[in-house]
Amino acid sequence: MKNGEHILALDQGTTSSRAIVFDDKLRPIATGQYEFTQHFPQSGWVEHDAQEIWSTTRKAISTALADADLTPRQIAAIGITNQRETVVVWDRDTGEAIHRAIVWQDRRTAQTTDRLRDEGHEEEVITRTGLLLDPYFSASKLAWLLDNVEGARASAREGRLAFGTIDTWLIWNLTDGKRHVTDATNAARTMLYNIHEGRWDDHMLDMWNIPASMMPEVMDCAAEFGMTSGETLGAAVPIRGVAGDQQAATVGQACFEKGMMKSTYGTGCFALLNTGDTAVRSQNRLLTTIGYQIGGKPTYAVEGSIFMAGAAVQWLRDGLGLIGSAGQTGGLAQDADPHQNVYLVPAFTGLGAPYWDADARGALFGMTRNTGPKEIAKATLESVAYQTRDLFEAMKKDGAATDATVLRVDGGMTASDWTMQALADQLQAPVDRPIVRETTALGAAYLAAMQSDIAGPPEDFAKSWQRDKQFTPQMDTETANRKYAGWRDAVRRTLSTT
Ligand SMILES: Nc1ncnc2c1ncn2[C@@H]1O[C@H](COP(=O)(O)OP(=O)(O)O)[C@@H](O)[C@H]1O
Ligand SMILES: O=P(O)(O)OC[C@H](O)CO
Repeated sequence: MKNGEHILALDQGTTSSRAIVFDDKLRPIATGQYEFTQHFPQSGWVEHDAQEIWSTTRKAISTALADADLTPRQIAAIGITNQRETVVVWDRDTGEAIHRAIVWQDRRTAQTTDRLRDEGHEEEVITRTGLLLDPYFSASKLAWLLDNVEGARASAREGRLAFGTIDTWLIWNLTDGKRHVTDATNAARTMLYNIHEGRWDDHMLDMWNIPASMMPEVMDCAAEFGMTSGETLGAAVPIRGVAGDQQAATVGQACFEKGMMKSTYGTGCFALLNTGDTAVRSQNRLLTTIGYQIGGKPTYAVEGSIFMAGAAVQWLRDGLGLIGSAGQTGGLAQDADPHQNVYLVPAFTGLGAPYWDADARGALFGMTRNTGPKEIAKATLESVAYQTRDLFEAMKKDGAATDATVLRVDGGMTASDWTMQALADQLQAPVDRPIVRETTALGAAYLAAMQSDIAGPPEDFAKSWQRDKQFTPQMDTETANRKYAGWRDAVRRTLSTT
């Protein structure tokens, strides 16, 4: 990158809004981060206040710039990455959201997606969008808002309402309502976008009864998304990179070649495997999605989405009070009785890939009188390894992953060496942890830097990826398989259909 240039990355996640300043070597030098309110109006419902998302983002920007001792004028470009699928609908005239945002975790539309599946609509959903009929994606949430907010359908028909995922909402606000745009990776998570034809899908819009006039323009991940206004940022700065957070992590991990795979361990876990210019249709309930789109050319990926990873560790801390901090789990697991086979299936909000069982609920199996906090901590960390193996096995069956696949990991939970070792043991494959673990923000920053011609092409960026540590399997295959068979049995007993 050119000397002295800075990029501002906005990482708008499920629990906090962050802004990170990167220097001319794409090193993070300053951060601002603010948590915001999680609203749970009913069991299974999760909402965010769109205005609070915007205000915490603004505060995070101010903090990061002050920390870096920079003014907005000294920022060459902005990259945005965001929690995906979450839906905001707002009035184009006032810029006000008509309802709180419905978050990706929200299951209120499960009956609708179940009904459509029963009526035989899943095949067309898979064929056109690469997704499955699950409440996780945006379409059913958007339809719910139009059906349940008074007057929304009429306003939508009259062209007065705009829909957006969080990237779109932030860009609308940053540009003072001048731009209504998104990128291909975020569009690919809505269930309204045809990932093969690269456009909003009329048939899907009809199926959900959504007027096309609500939809944003879809752009590449590295593109001219608009200029911030003096009002919002105090200077005109171009927004030049946008990707959903898991796709941005794929870019930040430099998984640019077919067969490369990353897995991000935060609240949940999301594994993406690059399948090049082929949209591989999974036969094993994985998703087909757009990994990134550069120069008008989509690069596809298969994705496995797990809803509970680090969140299960949070449950040990906040729900059970077994630990004071997440970092204690590794030591406990290390000291656990090796002869006990305790399994935790963390289906607290149902199970994601490859089971997609919204009604499954969590369970602990195999406890004895000797089972204590150590064994439960171990089972919690191991559940992350087993769930990743579920995805890995599905990817292998689909022919997307092979025995030679190396997994690149990132996210808060990768701080746990114990978990990373358990992961390598279960996958019977190497696990690579990079030095820079802020890969989501890094991916967005790189896209903006590339579009600004201040960073080189992906091949150059890939050379800068540096490994911190490689974890290689220490467990023999037979033991790993025996333990995994126990996990499969535990999952089977947890599914709502058994
Ligand atoms: N040393 C650790 N061992 C186990 N889990 C950890 C450790 N450090 C952090 N975590 C877990 O990682 C998660 C935080 O990761 P992060 O990437 O910040 O998540 P998100 O972006 O989804 O909020 C938390 O759920 C926490 O429980
Ligand atoms: O905000 P995160 O990091 O929990 O990521 C959420 C995912 O994008 C949901 O698909």
